[in-house]
Amino acid sequence: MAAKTVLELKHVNKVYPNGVKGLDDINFAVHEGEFVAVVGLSGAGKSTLFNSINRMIDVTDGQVLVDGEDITKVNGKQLRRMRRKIGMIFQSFNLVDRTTVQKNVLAGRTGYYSTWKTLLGIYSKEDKQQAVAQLEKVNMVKKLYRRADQLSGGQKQRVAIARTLMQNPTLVLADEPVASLDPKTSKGVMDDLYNLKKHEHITVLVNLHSMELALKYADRIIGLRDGKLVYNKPIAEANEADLRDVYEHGRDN
Ligand SMILES: Nc1ncnc2c1ncn2[C@@H]1O[C@H](COP(=O)(O)OP(=O)(O)OP(=O)(O)O)[C@@H](O)[C@H]1O
Repeated sequence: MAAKTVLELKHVNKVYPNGVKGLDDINFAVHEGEFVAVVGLSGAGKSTLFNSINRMIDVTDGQVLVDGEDITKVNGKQLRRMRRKIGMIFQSFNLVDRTTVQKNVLAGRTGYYSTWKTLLGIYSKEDKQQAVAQLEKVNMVKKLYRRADQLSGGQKQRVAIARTLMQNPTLVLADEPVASLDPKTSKGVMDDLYNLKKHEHITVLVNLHSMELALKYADRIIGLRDGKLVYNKPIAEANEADLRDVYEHGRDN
């Protein structure tokens, strides 16, 4: 049986108000449980792509189908419901520094609670148990009551992964997740991200600057250049000459 399509972009264009084409007729599909690396020079359109998928920005035209539903067409409650399916991991971790690991992880459930419960920090016993279970997966349960600002970069990113798991996502978008980490810590975080695919069967799209990491972890590599999709191949077919081409002749930023 063919794997389910979790994400599909059809003729997606994003033209910024200044006329720059952030995305230029992008078409591709990602299947359940795939680990896809998105590569390209600075300015190629990687962030624009990620921001279009979770609707942080509105595309100019085209369809962005998440689990078959077009996220560009929904608003309000429906958009919140769709966003719950999409976990986000950022280069800067986006934790609340002055609060505990436990509270940061529980914040992953925010999309499931009413605003007042979130504001008061009222979480169910089940969710507290869940938080511990997710932290176990990234080997961080010992730091449950530690303040986030006392953690190293790698530990922060692991907590961010646990927070994302609380959402029960089908798709995780990791936007340069290891760009501010040293090589050894990067490997640990990449292993944790890879485990989302391996053990949780979550589809992962990761924007990477390092071609070495892309080749090591990805099932498939997508390459962008000047807002265009110029590369889309399974890792077994990836060859150095094609990949080098992705990095050549980009627009000046
Ligand atoms: N808000 C904006 N207004 C105008 N142009 C923008 C805006 N955001 C991005 N761009 C332009 O769109 C193009 C794609 O940018 P984007 O940030 O998506 O690239 P990127 O591949 O993520 O780069 P980086 O690796 O440096 O983050 C670039 O030419 C950029 O200057």
